[in-house]
Amino acid sequence: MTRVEDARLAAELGADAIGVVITARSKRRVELAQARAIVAAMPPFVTTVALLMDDSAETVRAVIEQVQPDLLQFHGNESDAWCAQFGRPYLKAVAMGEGAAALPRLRDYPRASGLLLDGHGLGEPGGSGKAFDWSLMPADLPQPLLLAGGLHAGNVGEAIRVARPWAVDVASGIEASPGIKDPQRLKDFIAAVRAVDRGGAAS
Ligand SMILES: O=C(O)c1ccccc1N[C@@H]1O[C@H](COP(=O)(O)O)[C@@H](O)[C@H]1O
Repeated sequence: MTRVEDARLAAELGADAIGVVITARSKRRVELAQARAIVAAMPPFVTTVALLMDDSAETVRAVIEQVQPDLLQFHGNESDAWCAQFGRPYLKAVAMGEGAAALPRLRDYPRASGLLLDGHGLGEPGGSGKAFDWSLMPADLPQPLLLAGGLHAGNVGEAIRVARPWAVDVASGIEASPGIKDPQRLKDFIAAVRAVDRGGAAS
């Protein structure tokens, strides 16, 4: 999210979480003050996430202090120990672009609160709209697994049916342009997820 109004709409429609991108390696990057404004606008029980990618420990500390997100989400080559040093719950994104060869890396983050499997390649930033083979989603890991990469209203039901994730995460699939959410796409996406929750089309 780059705008308070988009984040509010997502919360009103029933999103469980919203994210702000801090890393400079993104076309969706927001300044810390704007990230704080978005996070502060969220009602209780909507989880706020700050996205980082190979940023400095100093930057992460500034995010914790100034943005005050509920969760950190790391997208780069950060190790489990590095992510855990801040004493905050964190999600680790794992690039699934290389397919099954990426699966061993999912075991490298025992301290992560959840793992986000994204469709991009190793070393590439996410938010690129690339999907991966959802059938690779493992069922034997201790943490919740989040599915990301190339999701949109037209495929998220099938993605959930195949991958059975704890949650789904979307960026470009609900946008009018990078960082600007399209209200109709957002509504359609959440409706498609809810249809699966109700045992609808994708069950
Ligand atoms: O969104 C970004 O710009 C971004 C930059 C660097 C790392 C990760 C990023 N986004 C994450 O990627 C997923 C999937 O994006 P998409 O739906 O395929 O466009 C997004 O939800 C973020 O978690």
